[in-house]
Amino acid sequence: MKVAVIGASGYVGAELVGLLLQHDKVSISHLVVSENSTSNGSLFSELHARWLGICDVPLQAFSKQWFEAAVDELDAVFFATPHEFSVEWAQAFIEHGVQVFDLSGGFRLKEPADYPTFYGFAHTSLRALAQAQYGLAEWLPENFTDSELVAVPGCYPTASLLSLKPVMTNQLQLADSLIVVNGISGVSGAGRNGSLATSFNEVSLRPYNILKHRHQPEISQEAGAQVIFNPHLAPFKRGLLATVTLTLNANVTAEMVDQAFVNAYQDQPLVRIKKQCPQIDDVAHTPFADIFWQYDESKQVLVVTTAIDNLLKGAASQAVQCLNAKLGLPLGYSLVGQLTVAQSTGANA
Ligand SMILES: NC(=O)C1=CN([C@@H]2O[C@H](COP(=O)(O)OP(=O)(O)OC[C@H]3O[C@@H](n4cnc5c(N)ncnc54)[C@H](OP(=O)(O)O)[C@@H]3O)[C@@H](O)[C@H]2O)C=CC1
Ligand SMILES: CC(=O)N[C@@H](CCC(=O)OP(=O)(O)O)C(=O)O
Repeated sequence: MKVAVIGASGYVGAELVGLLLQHDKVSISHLVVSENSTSNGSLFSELHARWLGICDVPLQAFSKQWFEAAVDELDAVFFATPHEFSVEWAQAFIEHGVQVFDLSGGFRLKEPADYPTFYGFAHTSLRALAQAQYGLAEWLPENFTDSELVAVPGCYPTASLLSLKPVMTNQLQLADSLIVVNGISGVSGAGRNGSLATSFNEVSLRPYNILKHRHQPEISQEAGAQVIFNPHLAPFKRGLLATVTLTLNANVTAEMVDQAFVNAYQDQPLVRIKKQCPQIDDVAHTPFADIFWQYDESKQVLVVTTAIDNLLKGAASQAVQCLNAKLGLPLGYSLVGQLTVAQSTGANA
């Protein structure tokens, strides 16, 4: 499969390139950056030094001319770009028979009217939006392989939904009761192009975008119930943890809760059921999600915590899982047993 990665100078794009280099069914044809990128012409390994001697390939600038010259040789394209770029270009690739994996939020919400509210722009690619399929890897829809456009889930939604799905699909939640999701992300969640708010000396653990974060409608949509989502930014580079609190139906026992989670994940190699609360250091630089739940049967309160690496399970390695599903390969193909090594790029601890 010949693929291009657009956004290869960014944090997610770099992780994705690293994973695709390890994937023996994939050949990377183009590493692409924005039209006016300061990285245009630089070697991938000059920007992301851990790939020195492994991927010394020049980055190319995206343009209409680049698109016309490259599109017919591609089987798939990965967008690790701003949402607006994905919205503008996905349909054009689809029309040339190129499978699109979009790691931005451009195609995750099914309701176009939510885009102005949560993303700040009106969606202009409604045909593509209508056919996009949500790629939460362990919960793919039966017809997943039909779509030419995969909306790879957001980082907070990935951790939140892995916690919520076993509960919601087994209808264990008390109808209309409050669901609260507290998420904490490291600073690489904000991307490579720094701002004062995400500079090292400025970041202290604090909530942000309360009641208006774009992942609130995404989590609610895929959980099938409205959630309150409280994101927090924390002073570490990588990793994300979501703790979900719900009230369950009066008849739900601890055994029923255990069964729901075990049934969902016992055969999923990239979701690890823990015997104690997960922690970010155990999943950073890995494609795993670590999950743990505690249920107080007397109060019917369930608390579920999931930890992931925001750039991997929250983005790049989940995109590879989606690619594997499309190719009919096991979800963990090329991922399990070949973990990325913490080294020298800016996002690495
Ligand atoms: N960081 C995270 O934890 C996660 C991020 N995501 C999503 O993945 C995407 C990338 O995020 P991240 O890697 O953090 O962001 P970065 O800012 O680190 O990287 C963005 C990349 O997109 C490129 N780019 C910017 N504008 C354009 C354009 N107009 N045309 C083509 N390429 C463009 C940039 O190129 P250059 O700067 O060289 O011009 C860069 O390579 C975003 O949509 C983000 O929401 C998803 C899940 C988790
Ligand atoms: C810490 C931080 O800023 N995180 C980002 C979320 C990560 C991201 O890029 O969002 P997607 O998963 O939707 O692509 C934010 O809150 O906007």
